[in-house]
Amino acid sequence: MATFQIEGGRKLNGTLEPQGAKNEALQVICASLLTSEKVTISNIPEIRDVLKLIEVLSGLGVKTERLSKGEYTFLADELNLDYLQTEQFARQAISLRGSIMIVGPLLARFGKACIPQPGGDKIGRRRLDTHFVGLQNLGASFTYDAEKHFFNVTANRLTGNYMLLDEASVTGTANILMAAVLAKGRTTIYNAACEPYLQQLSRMLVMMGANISGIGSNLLYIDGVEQLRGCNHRILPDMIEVGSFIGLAAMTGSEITIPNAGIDHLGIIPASFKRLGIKLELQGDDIFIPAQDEYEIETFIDGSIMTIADAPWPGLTPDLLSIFLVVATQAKGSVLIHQKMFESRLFFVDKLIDMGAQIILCDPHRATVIGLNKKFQLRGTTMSSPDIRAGVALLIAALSAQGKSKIFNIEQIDRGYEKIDERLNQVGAAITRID
Ligand SMILES: CC(=O)N[C@H]1[C@@H](OP(=O)(O)OP(=O)(O)OC[C@H]2O[C@@H](n3ccc(=O)[nH]c3=O)[C@H](O)[C@@H]2O)O[C@H](CO)[C@@H](O)[C@@H]1O
Ligand SMILES: C=C(OP(=O)(O)O)C(=O)O
Repeated sequence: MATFQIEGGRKLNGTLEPQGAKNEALQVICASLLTSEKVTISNIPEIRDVLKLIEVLSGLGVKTERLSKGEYTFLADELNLDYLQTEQFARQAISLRGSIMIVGPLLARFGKACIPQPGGDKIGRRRLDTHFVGLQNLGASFTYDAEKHFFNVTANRLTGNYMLLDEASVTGTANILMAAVLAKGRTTIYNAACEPYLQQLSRMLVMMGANISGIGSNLLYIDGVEQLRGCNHRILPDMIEVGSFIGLAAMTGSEITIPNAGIDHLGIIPASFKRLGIKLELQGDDIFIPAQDEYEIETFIDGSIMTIADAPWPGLTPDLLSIFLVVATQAKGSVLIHQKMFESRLFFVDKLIDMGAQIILCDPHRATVIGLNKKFQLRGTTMSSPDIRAGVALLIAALSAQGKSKIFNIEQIDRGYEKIDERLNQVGAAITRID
């Protein structure tokens, strides 16, 4: 288990460029399975989850070439589907949530797919009903092997259909969409997730020859085609990393510029930070965060306590709530953080309370934060990273704290943030990685 040792209390200064988006990378790399032609993808973040997914594809026989940092080609002309029956596949696929998105493309192109219950963060129940009910709606037969925890789907030829998803699942929508592009006839997906990375996936599929309309909305129409061709695709900046850097700057009172932040694709993220009183200047596609000695949380118009809550896009992404929570601990004022989507994502607040933060965990979904207004610095401590975003929230807390901290299990952070220690050290942080 690798560890970060952090010397807290330093002000940072400089430029932090966001990496390519993890969750888009996982979708579009899976989409390369839909064609026998070469697909080139750039701005791929070289993080644990993405590299593991590339290993899964290589195991399946996809010819993968790294042209330069973050730029890869994928050629899925000859696949070995027997690999799906191997122990190695089960081990690899289980280690990340994103592997679930090989199912739609494999089913559409080869008529069968299987996947073990995928892993990812331990942040609550992560059901897959939306995925498999959607694929069944396209005519697939589905079985679940409860002993091996394996999901299996088969189909001769998928057929378009109307479906109303039971929830706007991000990876579920991606899977159904990737299956529908090669189905016979028209598929209509209502209550589709429509976050920017799904819009990117849709645009990539259109470039490959798919017929999709309604992109960016929750009502997608897909007219199936016989086959798809290769394409070139560039991944957007990672909005969760952009949000993490904004939180880091505010909490440590640092002056940070985030160049090429993909501002047009951030939705209500900047406005939500502004509601915590954090100053942001949007300069072209760059975000400038000035050094701030204090930031004051707004109240609602009627004077009641602010709530920051997640919701499906264009609502606030759940992946940033841990960052909002940690930043609020040093704000002036109080806020209710309401994590509606996941049920075990707020338990890391215990560690922040140990560090001196004033937080009441009301229930697994809600925490009230009473900001310290930078009157007291948090105290450094020893902790373990429970999931990718809580891990980064704890890293931000440690960087702002007085004294030394240790964070164990930083593999969780490495899942989604590329060389975060090296990049933060370049702007003045003091983080040592101990492998
Ligand atoms: C690899 C990947 O892309 N992972 C992202 C993806 O996961 P993933 O696609 O697994 O997440 P889903 O969108 O399926 O659902 C996330 C959670 O939200 C709940 N839910 C979902 C939709 C809804 O309308 N109501 C509702 O309550 C689900 O029951 C589940 O507990 O989307 C999540 C939600 O943005 C993000 O946290 C993950 O980082
Ligand atoms: C929950 C996340 O990831 P995953 O879905 O891959 O577990 C995340 O990126 O915050």
